[in-house]
Amino acid sequence: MSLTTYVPSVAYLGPEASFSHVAASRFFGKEGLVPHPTIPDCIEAVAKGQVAYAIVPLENALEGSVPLTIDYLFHGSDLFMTAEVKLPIEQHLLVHPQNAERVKEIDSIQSHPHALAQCHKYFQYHYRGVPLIQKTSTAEAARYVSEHPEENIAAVANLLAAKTYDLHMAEERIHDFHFNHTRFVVLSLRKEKFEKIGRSPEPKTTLMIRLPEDDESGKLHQILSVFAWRRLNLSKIESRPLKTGLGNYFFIVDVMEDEMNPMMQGAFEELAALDCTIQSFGTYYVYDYS
Ligand SMILES: O=C(O)C(=O)C[C@]1(C(=O)O)C=C[C@@H](O)C=C1
Repeated sequence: MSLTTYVPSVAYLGPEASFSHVAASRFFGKEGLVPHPTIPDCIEAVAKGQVAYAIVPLENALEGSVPLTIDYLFHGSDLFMTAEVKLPIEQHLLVHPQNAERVKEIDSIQSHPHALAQCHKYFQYHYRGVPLIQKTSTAEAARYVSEHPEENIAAVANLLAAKTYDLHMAEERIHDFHFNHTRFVVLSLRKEKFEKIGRSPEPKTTLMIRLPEDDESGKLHQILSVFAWRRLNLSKIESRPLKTGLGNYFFIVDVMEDEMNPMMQGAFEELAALDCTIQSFGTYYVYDYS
């Protein structure tokens, strides 16, 4: 599928100027983007066919997986991943221009929980004890600050949010570690993948693997060897709670190969023979906007 032929409707975590919005416009262009208040709303919109795609954050380099995305995507959705968008993330401390001189006395700092967590050390050293308030997105925090000049509060958000909501840049680049990236995935009801453009690397396939109930010792080792002896390169393996009881997990596995490759098909058969349940979220390419 090519992006040059038509303009699809795409749900993203809004409002305007969130990181999800930046990721969506880098990948799809500025047309057809539809803001939604939460990540579950984005996933629901594509699942119900209200939009053609949703773009949602999946994993951050500093903070790990985005729990809301994992919960709604891996627990009962019938969606597929059609592309991955990798975006560098820079967080800034923003205040209303009327409060620019009172930055040292701010009463609270607001943002998306992942964004707040990315700046934890900065807060510890510069704003110890100042309450951290969670918002649904960084842009929602920026919008709130712009609409409440009477409150001496700050938002953590990106440069586009500073411009969009006319906020004062109190401090630039407050994220604790320099290498800060987030992986976003483009979700669709159909199994498809966006054409390889630019210097995009190999295909990637995301799998959800569940072990059999009578969990014998060495099972995880057996699973890994299914991929290892076929020389199928895993770029990620993560265990997540199945939410059926303490100690029950499933694995999210990213394999750097197309699922139609005969080696992958063989791996699926062998995993099934080991009584594992496998669900594929599809094969897609990674688009790196670093
Ligand atoms: O709040 C936003 O701007 C988002 O798009 C969400 C989100 C996230 O869920 O991790 C995306 C990228 C950054 O890591 C911080 C926040």
